[in-house]
Amino acid sequence: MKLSIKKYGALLAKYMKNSKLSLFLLALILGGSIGLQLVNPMLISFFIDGIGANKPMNDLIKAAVLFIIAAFTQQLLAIASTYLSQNIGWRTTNTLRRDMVKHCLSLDMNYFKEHPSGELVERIDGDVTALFNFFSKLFISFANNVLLMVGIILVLAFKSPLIGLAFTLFLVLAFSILGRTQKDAVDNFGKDREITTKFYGFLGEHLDCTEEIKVNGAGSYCLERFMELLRKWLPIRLKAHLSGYKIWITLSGLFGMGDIMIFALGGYLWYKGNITLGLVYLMINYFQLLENPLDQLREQLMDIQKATASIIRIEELLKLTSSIKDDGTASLGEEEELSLSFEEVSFSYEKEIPVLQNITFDLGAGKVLGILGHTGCGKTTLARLVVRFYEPDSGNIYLNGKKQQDILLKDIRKSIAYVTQEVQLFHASVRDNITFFNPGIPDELIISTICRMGLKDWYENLKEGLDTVLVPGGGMSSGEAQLLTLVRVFLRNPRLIILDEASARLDPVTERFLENALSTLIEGRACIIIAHRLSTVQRADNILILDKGRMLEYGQREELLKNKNSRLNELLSFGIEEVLV
Ligand SMILES: Nc1ncnc2c1ncn2[C@@H]1O[C@H](COP(=O)(O)OP(=O)(O)OP(=O)(O)O)[C@@H](O)[C@H]1O
Repeated sequence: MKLSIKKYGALLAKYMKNSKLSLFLLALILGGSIGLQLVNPMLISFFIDGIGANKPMNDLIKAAVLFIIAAFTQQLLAIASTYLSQNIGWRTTNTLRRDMVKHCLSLDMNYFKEHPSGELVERIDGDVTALFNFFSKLFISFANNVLLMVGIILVLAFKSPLIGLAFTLFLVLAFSILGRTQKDAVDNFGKDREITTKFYGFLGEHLDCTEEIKVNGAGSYCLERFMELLRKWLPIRLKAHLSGYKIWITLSGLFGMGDIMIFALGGYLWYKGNITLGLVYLMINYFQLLENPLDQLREQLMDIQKATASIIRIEELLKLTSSIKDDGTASLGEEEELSLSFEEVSFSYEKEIPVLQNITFDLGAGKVLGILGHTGCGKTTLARLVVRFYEPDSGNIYLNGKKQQDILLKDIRKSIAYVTQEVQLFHASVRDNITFFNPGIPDELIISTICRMGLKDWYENLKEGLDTVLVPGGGMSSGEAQLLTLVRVFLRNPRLIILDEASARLDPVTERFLENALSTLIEGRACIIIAHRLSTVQRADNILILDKGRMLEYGQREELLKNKNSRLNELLSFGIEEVLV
């Protein structure tokens, strides 16, 4: 798994362009910190040799004071570098997270069908988090650690070439041994990330279906699959962590051996009178100082490999494009009414399995089209085509006479409201649930719309009014939730409404509220209602009956009612709710 330096550079340049000053400061601070790490032991070495050589007290006190100042400054630099690197890391990864969420939202529905929500969370958060170190200070700190090592060797080689050579040999040996141990760890951590993604995919999918799982008593089966996944995960995780542990043991072993070497060499050279006691101290101190950058470099190499895997996955995701091209330029205007036409439209989700075939109809501005048909005949699919979640395989869809592909996608989505049967509530206040977090809608308008849509009693019982927090999947009856979606739509003020009527039977009072709300809502707007109720069919101007994706009957409702042999009359005589629900 490799990436070119150019790719790393491009990513860093893109996401760090707003952090140039912070990066520059961080590089300075880390450089300063390296200098101090090298200087401090030299001061102590000077102090030790100074005592031995009976240097004036003044010089020794100066060295001691300098040591204290340097140590204090080092702590301040450590705080500043932590602050800066955290800041850079969070800012850049948050920008990347935002870009990924934005990109995912632009993808077509097929993508969401194929990727469970948990997997997306892991992609957007897990992979991006793995890049935190990469962005925060990886390359600067990497360069600094190399510099620190080179600095140590140069200072020692200057004082004694033999000691410089011994340190260099030790580092070469350490890197080659660690490199081998590391490879194992990277492979094992890669496998661990893969199964982690799978686990979160599983979790997200099953949490979404908690109600169905409980109702159908499938809890134990799901738990068994959950345990199976955990059982697979355990050895992989253990292996990954053991290989991390192996690196730690190797490193400790290397430094244990190194310590022996340094003590022996230092003792021998001092005994022979080749070096001073201060230099022996410097050797020992520098050797201990090496452990940190060596360990950090090892970790950083591993971080680069982990980051590489994440960058590749992120790139793959960002490369995906929506099959729905948003390159239209025509506008739908702000005020015009909206009309819709289907012209010989055919569509299939999967090749060779047609879902809609040759659908043709017109929906004039301000008119209501009722769509009827058995389950699975393609009603929802037709609605999805209107809002351009999918593209027809053949035929054309027109809005106000303009081809759908030529119109700006944002205009389509703004002008059309699609109310599905499933009411989704956010864990948020009533206000946010209604406005979709748009702070520009005044409370008075929200409250008056709530009352207008028949939810006055419900609203008056809310303890904290619009600030009351709703919980997804609870706190509202299905009738109330449906009315709430109508409030949402009314406030959006769309020009075409598609309403997939809930097939669940509502009590007569709620049904009457819903009827009234609907009348208010659709007044003056074009409307497609996937009808499940007789009362809805009665308000339609035109009726389209689908059967296995084909048009079984289409025409003006009144004309169809006059025709005794029409399919509509047949449906009505059986009772539409009985036939379609
Ligand atoms: N995302 C999808 N991918 C593949 N096939 C799909 C998808 N959505 C629906 N289908 C299939 O397309 C056909 C039409 O489904 P659609 O949901 O449009 O029917 P419907 O008339 O709305 O049904 P219902 O009244 O039950 O909601 C069905 O055979 C269904 O299995």
